[in-house]
Amino acid sequence: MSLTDQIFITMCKDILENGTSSEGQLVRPKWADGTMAHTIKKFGVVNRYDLAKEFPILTLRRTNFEKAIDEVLWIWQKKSNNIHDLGSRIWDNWADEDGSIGKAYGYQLGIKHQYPEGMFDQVDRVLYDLKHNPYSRRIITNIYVHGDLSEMNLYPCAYSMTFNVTGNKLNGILNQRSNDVLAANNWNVVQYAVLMHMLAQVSDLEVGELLHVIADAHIYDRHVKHVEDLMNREPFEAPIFRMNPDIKNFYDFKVEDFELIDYKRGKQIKGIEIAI
Ligand SMILES: Nc1nc(=O)c2c([nH]1)NC[C@@H]1CN(c3ccc(C(=O)N[C@@H](CCC(=O)O)C(=O)O)cc3)CN21
Ligand SMILES: O=c1ccn([C@H]2C[C@H](O)[C@@H](COP(=O)(O)O)O2)c(=O)[nH]1
Repeated sequence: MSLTDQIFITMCKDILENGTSSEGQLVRPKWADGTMAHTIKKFGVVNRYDLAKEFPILTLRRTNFEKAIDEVLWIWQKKSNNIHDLGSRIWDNWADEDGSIGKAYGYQLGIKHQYPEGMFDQVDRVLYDLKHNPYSRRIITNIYVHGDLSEMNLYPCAYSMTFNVTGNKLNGILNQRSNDVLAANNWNVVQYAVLMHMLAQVSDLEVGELLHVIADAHIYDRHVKHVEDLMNREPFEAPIFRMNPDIKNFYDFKVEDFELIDYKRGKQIKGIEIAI
């Protein structure tokens, strides 16, 4: 079985057996029918993926690799906050009539800031540092900007990356304040694993580890039965990840430049509801 499936099953078991339920508390998210969307959660989940060993995609069910990559490119490469630039409908519920999700995600990564070397946005600053000061301990992005929260339709969940080069390996820490384990845990891991592969390739580095630090890792009440189904499945070996080796400019990557060879996985679960 893949290490990623093991990590996922261990995390879900821990949440279901040792987690805390929000029943009886006032919670923000709702189901589409207006019912409060309660969760069972664990505080402080840390998962470690060695990207040099395995591409961390779940085999228990399919993670939509193409749509996940499309979203991470929307945020990190297009630096867009408009759903019209996104190839899926996953953000429709949080967009306004013009398609904007407010000053979140891509908007924040695209804002230019003054540094001693000149003006950079957060992504270009990372690219610059990985080339010019790879051993810096200051290579961090952060999109949880308090001054702009009032203009975000949903506060950023995966809000910060810390990059750290050790030898010739690029490691990263993804900080996430809140994670919907069924819908987006592996989705977010796949996205940031791909981002690490992209950044390593254009910076002449090898991929190392991705640490996923989650403050509130939760399973929604209407997802428990699906998670139990997944935990009882037989996982497969991880697929092989391939990326177009000719691309040396971060902004040239397209969804088609990434592929999975031999992605075996369990059957998809139909009709997963998303709390709004
Ligand atoms: N409650 C909640 N959970 C989330 O994961 C989430 C939000 N809200 N709000 C904003 C974004 C939108 N994200 C989403 C939304 C939907 C899917 C989703 O429908 N996933 C399907 C697969 C999609 C497909 O194959 O097309 C799934 O089966 O998990 C994934 C991420 C992540 N975020
Ligand atoms: O990339 C993402 C975006 C969103 N989520 C989930 C985590 C929560 O279930 C909701 C957001 O609700 P809050 O009340 O603002 O925490 O969206 C995710 O897992 N990954």
